[in-house]
This record gives sequence, C-alpha cells and structure tokens, in this order.
Amino acid sequence: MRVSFIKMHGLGNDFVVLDAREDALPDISRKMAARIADRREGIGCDQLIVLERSESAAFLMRIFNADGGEVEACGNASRAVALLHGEAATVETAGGNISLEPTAGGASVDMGSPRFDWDAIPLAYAVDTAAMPVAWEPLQQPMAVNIGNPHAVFFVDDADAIDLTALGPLIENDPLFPERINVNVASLVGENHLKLHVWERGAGLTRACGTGACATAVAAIRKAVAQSPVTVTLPGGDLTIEWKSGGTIRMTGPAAEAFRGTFEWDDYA
Ligand SMILES: N[C@H](CCC[C@H](N)C(=O)O)C(=O)O
Repeated sequence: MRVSFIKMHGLGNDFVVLDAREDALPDISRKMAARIADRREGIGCDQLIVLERSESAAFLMRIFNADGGEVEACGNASRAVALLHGEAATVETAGGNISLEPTAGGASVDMGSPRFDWDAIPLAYAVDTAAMPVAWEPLQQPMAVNIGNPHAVFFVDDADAIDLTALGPLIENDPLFPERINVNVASLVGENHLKLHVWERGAGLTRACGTGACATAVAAIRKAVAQSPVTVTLPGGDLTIEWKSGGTIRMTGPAAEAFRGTFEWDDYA
C-alpha cells in the first residue's frame, strides 16, 4: 500500500506527517514509527505525526518520538499541523486538547495550562518541583513542569557551555522520572529573553522544542526572572511564549512544509 506523507518542520524540529483523517491507516507499531523516523534507513524525522478522526475535537494528533514511543504533546508539530490544516481548530492530543490558529508563515497555539504537582509531572516521589533537590553536575535544582509532556528546566549562566549530549541521556533516563523527561538548559540573555538548548525524551538534541520553550518560559516567569511575553531563542530560531499564572500558555512561531512524498507501507511495517 503506497502512503503519502508531508515533511514539515518548526524551527528545524522536523516531522513526517501522515494525514489519516479521510482514509484510516493500519495502526502504527513502536518499531514502525522508529523505522520511519530513522535518518539513515528511513525517511528521517524527530517525530512522526499521525492525524486521525476525533470524537471530541476537529481531529486527533498522535505524536511518536524518533525512538518510536508515543507521547502526549509536541509544540513545534502543533504549529506545523496548524499550517497544514489551514484554519483555526481545537485538536485532541494525548496530553489534552490544544487550540491551533494559523498565522502568516506559522501558527499560534494555546497549549493548555502547565502543571506543577510532583505526581502530574510525573516524578517517582514527592519533591518541591519549583526547585528539585537533585543535581547532575554542573546542572542542579531544576524546575519540573508538565506541558502535556514532562520537562525538567535548568537555568545556568551560559547554556551554550553545557555538554547536553553527555548529560541529557543521564537525566532523561533517571529513575526520578518514571516516564522519562525532556531536559531543558536555559540562560537569561536579555530582558524577558532566554536562550535554550533541549535534549528531548526519545529524540535527543533537536534544533528546537516547542513544549520545552513553553516549560522554560513558564519556569522563568514562576522564578520571577522574566515576565510574559517571553522570547525563547533555540538553535533553530525564536518562539514567543505568553503565560500568566493560573492561565493557559500561548506559543507563537514559524512552521513550514518542506516536501511531500510517498512510501510503501509494508517496507516499514
Ligand atoms: N520529545 C517530546 C515530544 C516532542 C516535543 C518537541 N518536539 C516539541 O516541539 O514540543 C516528548 O517526548 O515529550
């Protein structure tokens, strides 16, 4: 069976998008998602995104990391899907409903409300999620935030100086995080302006992480080192994050379609 896909990205965080809203596809195994995402023998992407019919929203957006794991949220992909869909819509995800609004060259997405309780992150035991008493030197005292998916946010003097390739997998897979975790390392580089590098759960270092930018901006506002709206500069470019305590998070930024293609389903199943 030949299947069409759309290759898209948000600030270089890239996706293979399968639009199964009209014609349903057979279910996708973890192994198949990883094979599609493989940059050497597959099509190659950070996340595989599958759009399906939904009973409770305009459609369902399923998110598979490059390791094949299905997860709850993907900010950059939400903007790419908004661009593809072409009109405002409420979309179901495993992390809750989000609201998409296409803009010129990208989208603005309401990502819902952040959660801070230790068991909502989730963590393996109760700690103060505003400043967790843990360290992976030189990183220490992260804030934990759930944006539909789990994030640890570390603030340092110079985010560029941290060896995230070495530290990322250690933190991602630490037993403190029963569902693993996305690892964010940020520096304040100007008024309400953060620089951010992200080691993504199930995908590793990416050019950008939308939910990571949301988690980091929320953490900076909670720590009163920044005020909304916050500009987050990632290796792939800038996102604008708006949030006030008690409210939902709005993320605005670019998205783009790269190319379209087809593949033989059975080659990856
Ligand atoms: N690696 C993330 C999913 C993708 C998040 C990222 N690509 C984004 O734009 O938010 C996780 O396992 O929760």
